[in-house]
Amino acid sequence: MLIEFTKMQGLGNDFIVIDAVNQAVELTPEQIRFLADRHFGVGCDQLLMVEKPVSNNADFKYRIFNADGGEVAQCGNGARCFARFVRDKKLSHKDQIIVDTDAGQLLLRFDGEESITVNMGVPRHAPEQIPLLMDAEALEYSVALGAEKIEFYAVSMGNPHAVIRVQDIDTASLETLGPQLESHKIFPQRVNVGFMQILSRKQINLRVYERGAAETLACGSGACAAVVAGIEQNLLDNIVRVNLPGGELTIEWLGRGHPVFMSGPAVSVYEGQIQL
Ligand SMILES: N[C@@H](CCC[C@H](N)C(=O)O)C(=O)O
Repeated sequence: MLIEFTKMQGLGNDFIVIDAVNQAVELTPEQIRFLADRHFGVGCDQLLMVEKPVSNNADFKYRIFNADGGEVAQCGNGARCFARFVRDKKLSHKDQIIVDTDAGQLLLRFDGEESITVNMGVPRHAPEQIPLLMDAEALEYSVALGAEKIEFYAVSMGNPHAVIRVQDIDTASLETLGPQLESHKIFPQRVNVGFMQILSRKQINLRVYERGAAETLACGSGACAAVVAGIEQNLLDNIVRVNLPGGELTIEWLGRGHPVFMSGPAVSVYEGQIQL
């Protein structure tokens, strides 16, 4: 099977995007792992599929696969790239696009040529919605990782996130704590782990160890989760600039019951074809 794809990136979080509306494509986890491999394949953090919608009011279905081949329900940077892709490929001329995902619908909006805003939906806090094996909802949970006791905030942005507050993201133990918490038994579907340094009420630094992809240069849903954590803990205002290793996002949240809005860029890098 010869597949046409576009290589894209949002703040260095990189994607292989495939038009599965005009190409018949069905990939196995093994094929996805091969495509995502940076040495033997194309290389990406996530592979995104553009499919026909399942709901009457939606324009497309948005499917997301991590580099480890697992399918997941949310990817914020990917959502902006998805919007750029369907516009560049002339699959849609709309300024606002509704996409079906396994976690509900997302609204993607062009703010001009440079920036795209995604309505990322309403964050979910109940442990069973994350899912997190804790008896009661809390603003901070704690867990022992080896000899260390870690405090973290947990939320679902359509995918599970844990957020750890640190003094300095450059010296945070992401390489050891990230994989340990990602696969800890209290997270039955594993978890994305964010390390957040609060700079002021309007600005944070963030690094994310992603489930199924290890550390990426940026994680859009992770940025939303970190800002939600900071607002809930009364440390951040409603509009926050998030500095990630690959660039900046703006996140806006008015509090419980409201959706989170994420704004940032999305870039096409090149077009390719690959034989599978
Ligand atoms: N990079 C993404 C998140 C991709 C999915 C995540 N690794 C998961 O397993 O939930 C983003 O920008 O949100």
